Amino acid sequence: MKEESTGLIIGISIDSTLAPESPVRSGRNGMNFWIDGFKKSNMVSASGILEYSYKDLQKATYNFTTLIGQGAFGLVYKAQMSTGETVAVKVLATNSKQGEKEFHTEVMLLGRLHHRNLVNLVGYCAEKGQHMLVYVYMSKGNLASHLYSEENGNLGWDLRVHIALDVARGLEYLHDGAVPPVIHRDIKSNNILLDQSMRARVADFGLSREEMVDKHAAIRGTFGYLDPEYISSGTFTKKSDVYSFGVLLFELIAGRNPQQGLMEYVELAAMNTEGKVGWEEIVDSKLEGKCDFQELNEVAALAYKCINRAPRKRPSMRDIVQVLTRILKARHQRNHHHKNSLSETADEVAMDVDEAENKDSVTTDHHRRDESIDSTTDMYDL
Ligand SMILES: Nc1ncnc2c1ncn2[C@@H]1O[C@H](COP(=O)(O)OP(=O)(O)OP(=O)(O)O)[C@@H](O)[C@H]1O
Repeated sequence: MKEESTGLIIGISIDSTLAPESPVRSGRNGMNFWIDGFKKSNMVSASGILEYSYKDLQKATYNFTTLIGQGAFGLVYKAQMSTGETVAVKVLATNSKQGEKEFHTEVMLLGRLHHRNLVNLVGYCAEKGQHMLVYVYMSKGNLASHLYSEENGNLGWDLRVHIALDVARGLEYLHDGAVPPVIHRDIKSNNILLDQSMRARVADFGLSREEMVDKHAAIRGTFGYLDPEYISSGTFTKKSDVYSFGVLLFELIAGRNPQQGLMEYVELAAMNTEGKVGWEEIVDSKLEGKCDFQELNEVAALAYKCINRAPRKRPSMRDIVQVLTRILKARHQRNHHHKNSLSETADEVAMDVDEAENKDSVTTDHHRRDESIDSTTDMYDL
């Protein structure tokens, strides 16, 4: 990693919710331990992070030929381990000035963070002058590729709200669950990865640091997502992550890249909406006619609060999780209610038919009854 060692003593993660893809399982006392046939040459550290050998990773990546991505910190490869498990290996750029000790400290810091909505670190390798980080593999890639590439198909509105809640939960854990708290510092659609069932996790803690350690670092982050307050004051806080999350919400709504004028577009729309209703005009054209406007306005109103110029007026990640949960619960209830009312309608139709049958001759009316039943069955499928 590029950053300097923080020299902190490692704590044990307080949330050990682990992914099915992860090779570690949570132990009874909150410590993690390894299961199932990992190689004896691989060492387990106190926080449950596995030390992989260079040879194993070289083999698992077919001599580093399985490239899946590239970021500011280096190249990312897909690796098929001999245990049958698939992981992602990030090979850190060799121009990093970080020494062995600092790298180990960094790994321990990252390794204690475990949550179902984080791309958890599962291992590392420090051999042959190389530093590598091994992560849970996210088979559906990053969110940006789904929002902007035609070949990945369309991300529906319902899924976009679920993704927003997943990300919010990951961030809430970093801000309020991790001890000491962690600020991500680079929330963007490239850093949101999706698993096989399209559940989202927050990735890339390369820029994350404990709040107390790194309050006044040089400006970093990604243009388009950066909190203007951070740019002017140089101080990055949890509320700066909230700002970036607000931008991400607008990106989900509008399907526009924040690095290509998304926020100007949002500010223009906000003049008409006063931040509350009427956000339909910015909706992603791929969602037109397929999106619940009430939900859209609620999510956009939340996003608008997140990007408030005054950090203290922005909600906390905990508040955000609550709002998004409420929106999804209301959706669930509406769907449930809709289904129930459809089945009531179906019952009423059936009763009407019964009554009609009683009046009419049974033999002549069979055909009509079948039609009625078929049409009510269709209603269930709506
Ligand atoms: N755990 C993973 N599973 C699957 N793909 C991954 C994983 N980690 C990274 N990738 C892929 O590699 C790409 C590059 O990741 P990386 O985190 O190095 O950089 P980035 O987040 O895109 O950019 P930056 O480092 O500038 O923030 C990701 O966008 C993603 O497509």
